This record gives sequence, structure tokens and C-alpha cells, in this order.
Amino acid sequence: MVNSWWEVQVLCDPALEDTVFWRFETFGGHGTASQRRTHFRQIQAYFPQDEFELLDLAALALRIKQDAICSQLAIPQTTWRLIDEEDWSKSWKDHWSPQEIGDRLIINPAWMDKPEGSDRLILQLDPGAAFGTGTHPTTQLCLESLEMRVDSDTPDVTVADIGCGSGILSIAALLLGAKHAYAVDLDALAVRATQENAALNGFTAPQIEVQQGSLDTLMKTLEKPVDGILCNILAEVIVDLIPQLSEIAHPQSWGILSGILLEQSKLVADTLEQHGWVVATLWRRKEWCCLNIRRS
Ligand SMILES: C[S@@+](CC[C@H](N)C(=O)[O-])C[C@H]1O[C@@H](n2cnc3c(N)ncnc32)[C@H](O)[C@@H]1O
Repeated sequence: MVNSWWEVQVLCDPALEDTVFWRFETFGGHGTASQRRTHFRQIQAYFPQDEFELLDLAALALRIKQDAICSQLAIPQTTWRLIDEEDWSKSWKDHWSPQEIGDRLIINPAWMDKPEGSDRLILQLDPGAAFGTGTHPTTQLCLESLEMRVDSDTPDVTVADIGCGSGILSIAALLLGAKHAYAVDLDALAVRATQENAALNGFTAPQIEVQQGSLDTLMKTLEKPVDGILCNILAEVIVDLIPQLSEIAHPQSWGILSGILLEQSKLVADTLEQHGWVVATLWRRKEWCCLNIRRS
């Protein structure tokens, strides 16, 4: 059980924002959020104290500094402090507000009143320690792609959500009209967050089934192939998963893959092609992209 967290805060040039998000994610940060300041960005993430030594944080700060130097940007200021569980949840909640995404969704922090008078689907979310507040470009790209794939005209859609984090993509799929979501994540905190968030939105098993694990878990437990595969992890991880992706797909299945930096998209697309998939569209936001794929 985690009792204390490192709150790591980076003040940097806006152009470094995506890189810092990516560094936080690869280091295992939770609840990453950013705010605009007049001439710079303030980005923070939280790291469980029992898993991170001061040396790890120093290494993270050094990497971020090197990233800035390589991009010829001002040297960022990285600071950290130890906070307890209660302060942690409050601290990052202070930085988060309702957010409209695409044409049909609004992500509403669970501790705030539901927005009134909106004709959007309201996705209630409390990510807790898991990734996926909807503020990251990759999550937004996945949600916008999902809107184009799932609606009330496609009522029997089933989706697999690999690396579900807070559960945001599975829940969005169900709100948009999908029939079943099968969510997996290696992180036990993400499994718990997904179950709790699903319940907040009125979804429980069997409509949503959440397990700790990855693609191999789904391969063992799914009774039928799914119509859609959602996977917002990192390119390196996605490339490793691709060879077995078709094990949970049928000939008409589609996929939405993100967490991929633009310069990594060719590697991912080539690997997809080698394994019977094609990239139908590539959506881009900042340095990130999202591949909408189908079987070839
Ligand atoms: C970038 S977050 C995405 C969360 C959410 N789906 C979203 O779109 O915002 C990636 C998640 O993938 C999980 N993850 C990383 N590698 C994984 C793997 N090989 N299999 C399953 N989950 C993985 C992480 O624990 C993390 O929760």
C-alpha cells in the first residue's frame, strides 16, 4: 500500500511539454497534468515513494535537462517534494477541470457537479493513481478516433482496451454505444481505477471486464474476437504486441493505436504491415500520433 508520493514538478518551455510527459510516463509517473503559465509550462507527476529513490528522481531530472539541451530550449527547472496519500489526491485534483473532447464527449472530474445543459456524453472520471485524465494528446486522439468508430448505429461493438489506465477509453466506448469492453493493464492500480471509474459511469461486469495483464491475458480469456482494439501505450510496447494482435481480431476488426511519437510511426506501420494490418489513417497532435488500423 502506497503511503507517500514524490511530487515532481517541471517548469519548462512549452515546446518541451510532450517530451516531459513522455519522460514521466516511461519512468512510471502517475496523474501527470500540466498548466499554462505566461511563458512556460508547469508539469507535474507523482511517483510512489517506495519505488523511487532520490537517485531515480535525479536521473529523471538529468534526462529532462538533456532533452532541453538537445532541442536547444531553455534549461527546465525540476523540483520534487514528498507528500502523503491524502495531499497527493488533493494536490493533483486542484489542477484538473472538465474537458470537452471531440464532438460528443466531456470528461468530468468525479468530484465536480455534472455539467448542466450539455448535450455531450458525460464521462465521470477519477483516475486516482492511474494514467488517463484525458489531458494527454494521445488519450484525446484515441477518444476522437473512437467517436468515429462507435455510435448508436453500431450497437453490438466489442472492444479490447490494452493498457486501460484509468479506464477512460473503455468507458468512452461504452458511453458511445459499445456493448462490451474488455480492459487489461499490467498495473494493479490501473485495474482498480478502471473498475471504480466504470462503476461511477454505471458500468459493471459483464458489460466491462477488467483484468490485470496484457494481450496474452485477453488471448486466454476472450471467448470471441473483438471488433475494436484500443491500445495507447508506447511505440516500443506496441511493436512487441503487434505479432499477436490478430489473435483477438476477426477479418473486419479495427484498431486505434497511440502513444506513438511521430518519428516512430513508420516502425509501427511497417510492423503492422508485416502482420496483416494496414494503417487506414494517421492522426497527429503535437509530436504524437494515433494510427487507425484495419486488417489487410
Ligand atoms: C499511456 S497509459 C494509457 C491509459 C489510457 N488507456 C489512456 O489512453 O489514457 C498506458 C497504460 O498501459 C499500461 N501498460 C504498459 N505496458 C503494458 C503492457 N505491455 N500491457 C498492458 N498494459 C501496459 C500502463 O500501466 C499504463 O496504465
